[in-house]
Amino acid sequence: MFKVLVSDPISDLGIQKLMDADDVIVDKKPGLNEDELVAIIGQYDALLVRSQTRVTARIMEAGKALKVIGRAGVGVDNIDLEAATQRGIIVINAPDGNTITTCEHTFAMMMSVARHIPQAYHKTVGGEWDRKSFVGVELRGKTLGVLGMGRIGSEVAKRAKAFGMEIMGYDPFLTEERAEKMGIRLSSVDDIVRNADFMTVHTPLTPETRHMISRPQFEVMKKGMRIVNCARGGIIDEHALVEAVDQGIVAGAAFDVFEIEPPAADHPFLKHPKIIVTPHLGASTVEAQENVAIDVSEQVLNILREQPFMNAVNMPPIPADVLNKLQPYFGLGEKLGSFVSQLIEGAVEEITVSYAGDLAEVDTQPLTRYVVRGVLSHHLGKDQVNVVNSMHLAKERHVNVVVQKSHVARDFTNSLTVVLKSKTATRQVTGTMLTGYGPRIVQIDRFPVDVAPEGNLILISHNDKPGIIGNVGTLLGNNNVNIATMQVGRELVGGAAIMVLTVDKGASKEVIAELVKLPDLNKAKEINLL
Ligand SMILES: NC(=O)C1=CN([C@@H]2O[C@H](COP(=O)(O)OP(=O)(O)OC[C@H]3O[C@@H](n4cnc5c(N)ncnc54)[C@H](O)[C@@H]3O)[C@@H](O)[C@H]2O)C=CC1
Ligand SMILES: O=C(O)CCC(=O)C(=O)O
Repeated sequence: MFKVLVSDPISDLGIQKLMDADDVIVDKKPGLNEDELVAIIGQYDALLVRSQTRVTARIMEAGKALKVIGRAGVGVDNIDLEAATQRGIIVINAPDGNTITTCEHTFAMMMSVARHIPQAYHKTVGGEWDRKSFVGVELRGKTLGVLGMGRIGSEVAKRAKAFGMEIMGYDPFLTEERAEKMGIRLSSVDDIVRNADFMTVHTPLTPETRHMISRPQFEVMKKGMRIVNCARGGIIDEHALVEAVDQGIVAGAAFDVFEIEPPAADHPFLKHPKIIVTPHLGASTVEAQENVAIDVSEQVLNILREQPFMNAVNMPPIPADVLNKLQPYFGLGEKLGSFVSQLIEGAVEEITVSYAGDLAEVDTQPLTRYVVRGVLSHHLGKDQVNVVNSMHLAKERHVNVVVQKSHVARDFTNSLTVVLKSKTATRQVTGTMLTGYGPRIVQIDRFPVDVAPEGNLILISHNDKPGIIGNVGTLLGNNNVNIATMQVGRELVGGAAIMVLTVDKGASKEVIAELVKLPDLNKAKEINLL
């Protein structure tokens, strides 16, 4: 008999399948704290949560029989994925079940902010009949900027068209063809900020999306924009937003999510007349809660019964013989994917992974999944992409994955090359495991190098002229950026060259912009492989 603990309020209808199963006992105990969970988790094979329960490493450590954690929803930021993976606990989510509900909440918020519904309601029930203060705007004919064109963003764009809105969309995986098919204008963040009348964000919260809308964006923003966030707190800088509303740049904002939830009682959004809020209600409909609970219950049952399952967000077991051969390359593969995804410009359309030498002799599928994870996680977030779902996510985003093998490696006993293609560019990087040195990047595009794939790197392309290295060193030194290692690669003396620097701490955008102004320096890019 399997025992399943449900530790958050989850729809009864949704978990009916589990409750009806002859081989399962379900205990519903919502609201337990960490200590209480640690005390009882040892007797359970599965744990079902929504977003309230924080599933910590301590809880997993005590969950000796725990095989699966099911998250009835999308974001798994309340579960320590690393700890789950280390303990071989499968984490599954329900990525599709609340898409429409959250999209509809986005419209509820957009229309409320356009027509001042909450503010007008308050006055009316307070006995005031005030029709002058609440003149709104129509959605028809307005431009909506959508940042993040995944499941929810795409549904928002579809429905906004029915309101007669023009749609500008940005997503690192959105190609010109797909945008055209969807009838939206593929745009940059800057385009959207300068031109949209309404803007809504639908990205995960990643290091790249944190504060993607902040002071620099508000400074150039179209005056009178209305902004909605039903994704994750922190994508829009809350303090900068309040300033922008007070300065009249932003006409109104509607937030379902906060950087810290619940927000403190003195949070500036809570008393601002032009900012409306809901307490993370995006997924809170009867239908969505049933859908996500049904999806997650089905997968939990499959896992307990050792049947095929979907939507795992962490690592599945890999056969021991394959694991032994490939394990040393997993980290390298993921880093190479991440490295080249930070170089490419434009939406990635194809990932080619080429294995040469010894590596070509084994089943490299698990390793390819790591490479694809590295490529995708830079934009989708590390907690969303793992080796179970990386190939599926690539397919979903129309990114073609090609694998090539050659039993002969030119300069090394084995090597791994990752090539990314977008409409406008092709970039590649090759890595190997050097005996005694570990993982190394040995080629970037056509330039041979020898770089450890770790930490903060700066990649510079320049002309092979005397004095460049000194200029770069001086500029970084003056800005307190300490260079740990430096590698220069060139094809021909005096021709095009690249320089790869490992720096102790990341250089600011301003420092990178200063580097590009140096004579004979063509491009500089910061690459984060932490
Ligand atoms: N308020 C609520 O209750 C709910 C919130 N959510 C949140 O909504 C967000 C979107 O969810 P889904 O659409 O299901 O996820 P998704 O994974 O289908 O879509 C996210 C999209 O954001 C894109 N993206 C990543 N970095 C970007 C960047 N820098 N600029 C622009 N786009 C970028 C990705 O390429 C991806 O296409 C997630 O944060 C999720 O946790 C989801 C459900 C309910
Ligand atoms: O369970 C909830 O209500 C939170 C939903 C959410 O934010 C998500 O699925 O990412």
